Amino acid sequence: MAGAGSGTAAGKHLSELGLTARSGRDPRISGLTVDSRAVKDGMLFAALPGARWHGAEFIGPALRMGAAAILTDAEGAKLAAEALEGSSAALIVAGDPREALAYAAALWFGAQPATMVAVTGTNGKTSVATFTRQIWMALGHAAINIGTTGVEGAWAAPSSHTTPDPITLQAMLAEAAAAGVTHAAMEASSHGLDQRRLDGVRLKAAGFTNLTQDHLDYHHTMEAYADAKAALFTRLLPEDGTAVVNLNGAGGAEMLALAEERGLKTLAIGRDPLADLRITGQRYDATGQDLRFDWKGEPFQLHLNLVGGFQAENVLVAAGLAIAAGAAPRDVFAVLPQLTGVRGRMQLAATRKNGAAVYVDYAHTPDAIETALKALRPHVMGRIVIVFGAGGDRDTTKRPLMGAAARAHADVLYVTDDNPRSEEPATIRAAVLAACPDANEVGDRAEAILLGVDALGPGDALLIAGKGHETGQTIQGQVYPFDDVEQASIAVAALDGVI
Ligand SMILES: CC(=O)N[C@H]1[C@@H](OP(=O)(O)OP(=O)(O)OC[C@H]2O[C@@H](n3ccc(=O)[nH]c3=O)[C@H](O)[C@@H]2O)O[C@H](CO)[C@@H](O)[C@@H]1O[C@H](C)C(=O)N[C@@H](C)C(=O)N[C@H](CCC(=O)O)C(=O)O
Ligand SMILES: Nc1ncnc2c1ncn2[C@@H]1O[C@H](COP(=O)(O)OP(=O)(O)OP(=O)(O)O)[C@@H](O)[C@H]1O
Ligand SMILES: N[C@H](CCC[C@H](N)C(=O)O)C(=O)O
Ligand SMILES: [Mg+2]
Repeated sequence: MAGAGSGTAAGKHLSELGLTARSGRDPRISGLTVDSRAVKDGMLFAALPGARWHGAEFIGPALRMGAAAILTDAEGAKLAAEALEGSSAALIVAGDPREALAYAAALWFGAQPATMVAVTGTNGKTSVATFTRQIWMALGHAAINIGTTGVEGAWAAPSSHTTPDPITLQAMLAEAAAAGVTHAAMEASSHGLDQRRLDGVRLKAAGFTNLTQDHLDYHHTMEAYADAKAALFTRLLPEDGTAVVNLNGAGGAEMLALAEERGLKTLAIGRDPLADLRITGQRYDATGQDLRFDWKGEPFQLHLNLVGGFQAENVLVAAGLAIAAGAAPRDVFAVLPQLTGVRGRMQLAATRKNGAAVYVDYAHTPDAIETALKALRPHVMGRIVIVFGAGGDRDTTKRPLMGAAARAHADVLYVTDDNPRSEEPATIRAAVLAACPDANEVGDRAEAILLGVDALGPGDALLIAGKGHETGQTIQGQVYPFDDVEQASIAVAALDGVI
């Protein structure tokens, strides 16, 4: 959603949105938008500096469409000086217009679910947000999770981003609150944090899973990527909020130290003896695992219907968030055995007649590939086959690292395509293959899956990595229907003669 004008017919004055115009004028505006093409009479147009251009380039068209106020930065005001000359629109020049917009959007829409938490980290955000929502629902609350898989739970809506832009996000939160939702767990992507998309959200607690390489196309350095993630604890979480940190995850100790430095309450998860929720044992079976942990020294043991050792960390971060947001620890632990896996995360998609299992997983970073393959090992007697690829128009430096992770932890490799987007697919595959030259190269993903399934003997397992819940393959701006889970079933049916 690029614009917002509905629901508040009378509009709001700039001053009610925390905005002050240079002229001191305080018009009543009819809505907010970041897209000049969505401007309607009386709206505020936020002209933001973007990756491709500065939104101020579009101030002229926005004024012609009837914008009553322009929010931008000093550079934007300079860029649009000519267009603004003689205009009666109010001009707000903010040091950080994205921050100003996030707070204005929160004030525009008003309501948010009373209990909100956010989770960041390279891998595991969707899993933790979904588990947190499941815990809350099992405890009888009207709860949602917001992220890569859209808005799910007591109220549902699609979403094009993991962390939606502030106007879309605040509109969602207000609608969910109006529908009776009291609890929300959201994913804080590094792009979202950097662009201040969730700055207007009132958080009770924030979670951290891990920090490993991804998105260097956007952040350029791991330091800048880490800083973007740290902002959830150093900027967004209020003073009385709780930081829930997975000490087992890379970067966890540093994140906990930052939270402690700020004097926040903390809840640590991990094998470390100092952890509040301390994992003391895990035993794997075909469909899940037994988990033993201590809560502030008191032992608990339960069964999780989730494959993969790392899922126990995600579950405990979710439990920590629920506790930090007010739930009684014993009540939370009692419902953990009810948790169900997130679609496309270590999902058992099909089983061959010979017993070999086919899993679909969303691993699309070097660490996730390593984690997912290592997690499968204790469940597999024979060889592990992997079908994977790297996305186009994304961090190019992660490609050989993904190849190396697959080579180190799988026995048979098929390198295929995963959303080449605007790039030449063969170039992406070559970058992956540079680190696993013995892998089979099969560009067509359906064919790669068929070959991967065909390679399975008794006791083997196949991991189809990278697309998880996705339902499309994006090639040159076109989205072609594609579903790994469906393709796995088709391949098994074709090879084993069952429909
Ligand atoms: C790099 C990035 O995050 N870009 C997002 C950003 O675009 P931008 O501000 O850079 O836009 P731009 O194209 O340079 O345009 C600048 C400004 O001019 C405006 N404009 C542009 C054209 C026009 O005619 N009129 C006009 O007003 C635009 O609305 C924009 O405000 O703001 C846009 C509007 O909110 C987003 O749609 C866009 O997401 C792009 C499509 C994207 O792919 N983002 C991905 C990388 C992303 O955010 N991913 C993360 C998570 C990934 C993960 O963790 O795995 C996510 O949270 O989803
Ligand atoms: N705690 C974890 N540690 C390491 N890897 C993990 C962890 N949790 C999940 N993964 C891996 O990352 C993949 C993606 O998981 P999930 O969707 O929960 O992460 P995400 O952070 O939401 O990803 P995205 O940034 O794309 O939204 C999983 O399919 C799994 O392979
Ligand atoms: N949120 C991630 C998803 C990547 C999923 C993978 N299938 C790919 O296309 O690289 C991104 O936009 O980088
Ligand atoms: Mg996600």
